[in-house]
Amino acid sequence: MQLIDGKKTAAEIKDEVAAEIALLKDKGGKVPHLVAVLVGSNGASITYVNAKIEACKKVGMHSSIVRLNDTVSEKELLEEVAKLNNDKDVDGFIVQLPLPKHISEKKVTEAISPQKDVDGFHPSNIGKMMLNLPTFLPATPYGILQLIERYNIETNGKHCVVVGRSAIVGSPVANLMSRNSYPGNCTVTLTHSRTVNLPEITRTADILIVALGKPEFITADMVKEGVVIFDVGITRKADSTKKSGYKLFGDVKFDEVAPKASFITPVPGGVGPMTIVSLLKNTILAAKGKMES
Ligand SMILES: Nc1nc(=O)c2c([nH]1)NC[C@@H]1CN(c3ccc(C(=O)N[C@@H](CCC(=O)O)C(=O)O)cc3)C=[N+]21
Repeated sequence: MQLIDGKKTAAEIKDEVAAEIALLKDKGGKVPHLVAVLVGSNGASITYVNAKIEACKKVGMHSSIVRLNDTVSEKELLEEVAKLNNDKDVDGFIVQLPLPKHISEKKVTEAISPQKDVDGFHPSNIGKMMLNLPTFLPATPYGILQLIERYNIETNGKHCVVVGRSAIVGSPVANLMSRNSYPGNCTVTLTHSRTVNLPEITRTADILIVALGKPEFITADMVKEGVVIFDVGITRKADSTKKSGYKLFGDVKFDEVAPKASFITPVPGGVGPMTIVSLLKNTILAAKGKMES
């Protein structure tokens, strides 16, 4: 079993991104600027947004946070989005999800200019992704692809089983793994809550990507020997023995499943840190104006 060290790979990619930004500066170019919009005070959201800003600082990228109270109206948030769309100094921005219930995530996502949508969540960017046209890939799927490449994991002709059909992970990663390129060329099965006999299907997976948000859902009897596993789930549970006050759980029951896997991502330190570097990479693309058409 080999551990896929997302934290280490993310650190390596951050060094590369830092070098690219230094080069941009040398050439007298503009330093990319990423803005994160954070609504309310969800603990996990604050952690993730802070991690994104920290990563920007580390690589020499400009960043800022727009913090809004969770009582903000949908109209006010849409006005903030319009402001960022029109701000020439801002290359890319994200609106951290989830949003409070009174705000439509769909409306907000659709209001973001596709050229600044470094999350890759806008319908036109998802459409481009489906057609294999240049666009911002959604950060988590992009992070998984980068891990596959850097660990030289064979994907051609493999059976990739995706568990979970969310718009930001399961659905796009299933599409990307079926692409006619590397990483890709997989036979993909996209499973979800209505799937009958899930363990029968997951047992046939050469590559298993789990993005459900159900802690320790995948058990040893659900996988075959030699499987490659990407565990996207990340659930916090209160734990008073931890300094942070919580312990993180993936969707995979790591201790019993890992011995059967050829490669596996841990939680934390697996896919999560890669999501953040994908965002940095997308912001550089945005700053270079690569997605203008
Ligand atoms: N507009 C938007 N874009 C997102 O990309 C987005 C989002 N909303 N909402 C929530 C999810 C989740 N997400 C994570 C990012 C980093 C870690 C990460 O760095 N995790 C660390 C642990 C961090 C901790 O201590 O909690 C790790 O896995 O090692 C995890 C999850 C981005 N998301």
